[in-house]
Amino acid sequence: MSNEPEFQHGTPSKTGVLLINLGTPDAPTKEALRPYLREFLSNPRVIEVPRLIWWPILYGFILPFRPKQSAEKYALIWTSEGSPLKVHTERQTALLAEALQNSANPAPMVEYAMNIGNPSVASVVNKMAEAGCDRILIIPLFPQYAASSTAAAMDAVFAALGSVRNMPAIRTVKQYHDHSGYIAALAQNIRDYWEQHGQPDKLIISFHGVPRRNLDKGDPYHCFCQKTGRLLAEALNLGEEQYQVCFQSRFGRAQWLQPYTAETLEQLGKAQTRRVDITCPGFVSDCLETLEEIAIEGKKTFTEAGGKEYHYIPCLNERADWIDALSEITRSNLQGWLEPAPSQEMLEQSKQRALAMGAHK
Ligand SMILES: C=CC1=C(C)c2cc3[nH]c(cc4nc(cc5[nH]c(cc1n2)c(C)c5CCC(=O)O)C(CCC(=O)O)=C4C)c(C)c3C=C
Ligand SMILES: [Fe+2]
Ligand SMILES: [Fe+2]
Repeated sequence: MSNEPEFQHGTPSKTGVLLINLGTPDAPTKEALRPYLREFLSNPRVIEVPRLIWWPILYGFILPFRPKQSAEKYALIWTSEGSPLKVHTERQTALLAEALQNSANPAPMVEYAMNIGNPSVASVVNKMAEAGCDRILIIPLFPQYAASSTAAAMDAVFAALGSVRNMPAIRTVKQYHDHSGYIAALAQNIRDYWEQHGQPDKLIISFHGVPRRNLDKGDPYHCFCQKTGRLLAEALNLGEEQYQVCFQSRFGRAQWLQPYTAETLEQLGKAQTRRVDITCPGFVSDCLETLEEIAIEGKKTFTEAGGKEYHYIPCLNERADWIDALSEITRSNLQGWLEPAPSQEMLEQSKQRALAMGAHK
């Protein structure tokens, strides 16, 4: 790292909090989608197929076609401020910084980074190290741990630290799929929606899928999604017939976690289900996967199969109860790092002692 500050005796510790989300293209165009998809789908945490088999598929069949198809989908959900995922992540970061304002003196530096695209994890980790953060708490914005999302984000942090000489202490939050504040916020979001729009016959709780073989190889993601779904249903007092956990966004031809959301919606439509509501607790921000795949495509699938009414319930986004939960998760993982900073006098004394003992400055 080129601008790393020189070590100074008597410098108080500075704490940083880094939120990491998946990432999104810079624009809803095929030119912006190509490098985004190339970076995403080149990550062995995401695609576990041997490289010799995967490269011809990626470069021969996916990158020539998918950027255009995906760009058309992004264009449907793009806002005047940019990609919804980025807009919500930015706002959540500002709200968390505000919530932590009085937690310590100085208040922690709160930043966000994207694992794919901008701002990159490397650029933000370097910025925090340059600003003097010698302790950084990493919080992936994925409540349910998966190797393809959470571990990939952690890999990016440690890769970035490879070029930092005075490496900060790092703490990581692995998961918060069963955190009481997170579950309560999810439940209240749904109750608020039902108060305004009435209740459905069935609530679909849809999570992003991963290949089925990841579960067989020991990835706990499936179990964490099931637990979030069950806790959410319990908080809403739903009986087993009133909800279903499903998995969306299947990519490629391999078997993914089941039941698939699209197939379930089709079956419910064919069964003439009057009304289905759908919620996506694995995404804390609305994004392509919720606004296009679930809100737009899902509705088409359900109604074309014969279903009557379909409601998509938005993600937690900037809800105050979610920001409170995120702040609670942050504070409990910062324990011991939020102690009052030593006084100027104490710092000066420690510096003078170091100088008297022959320190370099
Ligand atoms: C919530 C956690 C996520 C997991 C787990 C996850 C796994 C996973 N994803 C793909 C392939 C794609 N995902 C894409 C978009 C996307 N994925 C997540 C989250 C998880 N993915 C989010 C939040 C988004 C949306 C980003 C946005 O800009 O709004 C895409 C790109 C879009 C597209 O072309 O369809 C792909 C591709 C795999 C293969 C995978 C696990 C192995
Ligand atoms: Fe994904
Ligand atoms: Fe399981």
